[in-house]
Amino acid sequence: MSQARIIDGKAFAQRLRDRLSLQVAALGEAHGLQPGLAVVLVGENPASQVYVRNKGQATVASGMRSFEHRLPDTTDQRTLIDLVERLNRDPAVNGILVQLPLPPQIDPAAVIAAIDPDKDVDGFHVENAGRLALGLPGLVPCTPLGCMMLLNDVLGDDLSGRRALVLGRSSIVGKPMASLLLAASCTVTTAHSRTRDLADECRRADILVAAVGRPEMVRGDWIKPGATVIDVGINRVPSLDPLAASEGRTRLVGDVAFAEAARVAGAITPVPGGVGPMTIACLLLNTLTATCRQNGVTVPAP
Ligand SMILES: Nc1nc2c(c(=O)[nH]1)N[C@@H](CN(C=O)c1ccc(C(=O)N[C@@H](CCC(=O)O)C(=O)O)cc1)CN2
Ligand SMILES: [Mg+2]
Repeated sequence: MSQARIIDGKAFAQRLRDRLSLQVAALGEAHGLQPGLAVVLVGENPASQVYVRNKGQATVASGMRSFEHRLPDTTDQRTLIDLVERLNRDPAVNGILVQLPLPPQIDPAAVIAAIDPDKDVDGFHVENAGRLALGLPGLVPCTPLGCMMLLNDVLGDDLSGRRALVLGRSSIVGKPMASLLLAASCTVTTAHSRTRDLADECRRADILVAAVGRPEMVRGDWIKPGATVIDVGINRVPSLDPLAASEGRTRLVGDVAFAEAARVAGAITPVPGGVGPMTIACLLLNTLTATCRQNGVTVPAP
């Protein structure tokens, strides 16, 4: 039985970050500009703390300026929006990101709406979401952008006519992913918790993007032989070793049962080391893009 090509998102992301570092240096030399990214974290969610730290380190490593703002768990919405509005006005800040999830007293939609769309490097603002839906230039959410880059690397630039199934309809991944695949002339289906005959829908897909947040939900026999599988899920489940599990140790799995799927797929992203690292690399890409656009400088090709 053949084994799928494992898509090394970590290595791809590192190569992208290396290219971006060169482009950041060139932007400094040619135009005296240094991109700045502000990351705002509210509360002490352990996973969010890791992601925010990684984003700050990646930003500095690329030659950009990093501004970290950590606010207590009890922060109210007005205080957070005041900070966002200050960052909107700060000329040293080209990109603004508010780490999600936010504590329950804060409405994420209200906070995202307060971000200047030109600095919205997460691509979550309605203006950027609308631009993507209409096929207009804007800032594209980092995870779907990273998934598209991996797909183009595996399958080439022409995805036209391929059947793509996106499992999940979140505003952060599922919906923008479907828009990007449609813009690439795929035949796109969006499936979700209410979809009937989900396994059959998946079996028709040449490209399967799983973003439901349900550990190992997609089984090997749901996959069309030779399909390209992109697993966006990051789920912590108990360790396989019962003793370790009893001590609370966990392991990371995707939304796809990897070993089963890898026996059927043509190519597949692992978890960890697949889509996750692309999210941070694409955040840097968006920050460079935003800086160039804000200053009337041609955006370099990634
Ligand atoms: N404002 C935002 N909030 C959140 C986003 C986002 O894009 N913008 N996405 C996720 C979290 N996230 C970035 O913020 C993120 C998640 C995972 C990874 C990653 O590299 N994962 C690794 C494994 C990491 C681990 O061991 O836990 C991998 O998949 O290899 C990067 C970024 C929700 N919030
Ligand atoms: Mg504007």
